[in-house]
Amino acid sequence: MDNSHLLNFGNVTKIPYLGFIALAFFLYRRYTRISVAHIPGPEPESFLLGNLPELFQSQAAVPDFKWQRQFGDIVRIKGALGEDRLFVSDPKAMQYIFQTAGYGFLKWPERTEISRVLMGRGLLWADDVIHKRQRKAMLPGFGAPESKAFVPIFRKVASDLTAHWNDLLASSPEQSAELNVASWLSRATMDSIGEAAFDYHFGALENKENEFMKAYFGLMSDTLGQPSRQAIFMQTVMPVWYLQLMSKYSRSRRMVHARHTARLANEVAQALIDMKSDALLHGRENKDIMSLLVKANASETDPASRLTDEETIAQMRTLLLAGHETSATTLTWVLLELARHPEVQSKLREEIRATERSLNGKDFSAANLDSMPYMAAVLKESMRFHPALYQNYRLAARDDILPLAKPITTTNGETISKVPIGKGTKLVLSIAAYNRNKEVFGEDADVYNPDRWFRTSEKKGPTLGVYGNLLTFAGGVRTCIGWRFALYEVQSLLVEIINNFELGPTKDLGRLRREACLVMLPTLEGEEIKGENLPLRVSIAVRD
Ligand code: HEM
Repeated sequence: MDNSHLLNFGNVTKIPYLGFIALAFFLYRRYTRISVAHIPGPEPESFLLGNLPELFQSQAAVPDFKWQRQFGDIVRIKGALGEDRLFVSDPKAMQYIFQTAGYGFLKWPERTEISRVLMGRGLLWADDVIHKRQRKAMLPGFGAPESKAFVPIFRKVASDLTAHWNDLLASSPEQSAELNVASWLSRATMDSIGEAAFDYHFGALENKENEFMKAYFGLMSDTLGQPSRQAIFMQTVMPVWYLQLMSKYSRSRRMVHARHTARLANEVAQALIDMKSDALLHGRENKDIMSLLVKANASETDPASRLTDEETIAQMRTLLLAGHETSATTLTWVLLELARHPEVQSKLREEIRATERSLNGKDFSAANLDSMPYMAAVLKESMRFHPALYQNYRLAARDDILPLAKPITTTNGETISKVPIGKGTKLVLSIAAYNRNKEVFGEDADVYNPDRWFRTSEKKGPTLGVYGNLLTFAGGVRTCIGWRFALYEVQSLLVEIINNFELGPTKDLGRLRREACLVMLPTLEGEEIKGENLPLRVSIAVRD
């Protein structure tokens, strides 16, 4: 094909006109869109970057609580180049976005690009009809019976962890040591997801130097933690194809780490899928999540509903990351609160030991885990206070109207209980701020107190999440698919740890950071690059 016409002088002179038309179109879209400029909000730090540096460079949820305190549950913040965005924690607006509107709010393209790089085109990347199809294919592995059936696997991993800690303490003075519990939990949940989701033994607890574990450890903080202003700007204003080019060719440390992990994960996922397809062919039934997926996919009669090979691999990578880092992080924050609140820790230990005595030597089953009210209260309170995923990012797929639980006064002095928004408006949904809403969780929502879950008088607000009316597992069509799996996994580990060990604070906790890298990871000031770190004093828990 002759492309010389593209270079001729006549076309070059047209470039300024094309640029002008593009700019005019951009401005037309910007200024004819329904405006949210009258919603009160913080001053932007600059026209170029708006409030984005504070949003993305602060520790997790710090701006969320500040803006919620200053402006309430719906706040106008500025994106790049003067763009208006909304920061939302209002319960009714959240209910509308997560549940009522279905796929009316899609993910930000620049954030789905991050998901694609880390996990491929799987559930966390997909939107709308593709998401619906993928989710249907994935669901068979995540029902209540399937999740309950994994409890023996989780308990085995928990007892492996205990054995490792017992060995370490046996050789420590006074049988007590300072351990980075975040690292141990990350390895334990990697082993759990390996066995339950893939019937595969990663051996992460046995061997920290395991190549796979080395690639995953610190992946989130290294690739997403503390982004530079330049990175924030480029990610916000550049088109997705540019971000795709960067993720493919950039030689930055972050991208090299992400690509290395992706390559390893692809290889392992492909090998596992081959094994599972072979097992299916030879009539061998496995109950792990991927075997259920491969089986359901093979028996899907409508080819348009099937997952492609690329999508199946992406689901495995999604489960690896979404299913391991979130559970580990959640449990890490639970242990921090127990170390800070010895009275809560003792009460929980009493409940666990009373349940254990009633089992006459048998191990905890799913039903036993479900039967401990104080355990449930500690988990709900910890997940309310420290949601592992503290924000979600959505954009309006059409012009829409957000209903509010609490009316607000606009900068024009008008009181409104509905906010019209234009198609394309970007929203930051603050799970962390919603979880501290005083109307829903009580006047003392800023205080860690598991006993709140035994109060009967509290107003609960609109029905939202799947667990305790929290948004920690998100909600609606994008509710965390692994929420039951996660609860049994976290409880299995928590029972074992608190039954056997006493946890206390260390002086390094003074340097603790909540690293904002999609997940809210604990790191230490000055050592962020080393990855997750929660140093706690671990001792043998005395038995009567
Ligand atoms: C306590 C631990 C966990 C928390 C706090 C958590 C939280 C969340 C949240 C907030 C979302 C919505 C994200 C979004 O839409 O951008 C999500 C989605 C997801 N989670 Fe979890 N998760 C946890 C554990 C797990 C586990 C153990 C698995 C798998 C075994 C898992 C797999 C997924 C998947 C595949 C999605 C995407 C669902 C979809 O878009 O349809 N998660 N999770």
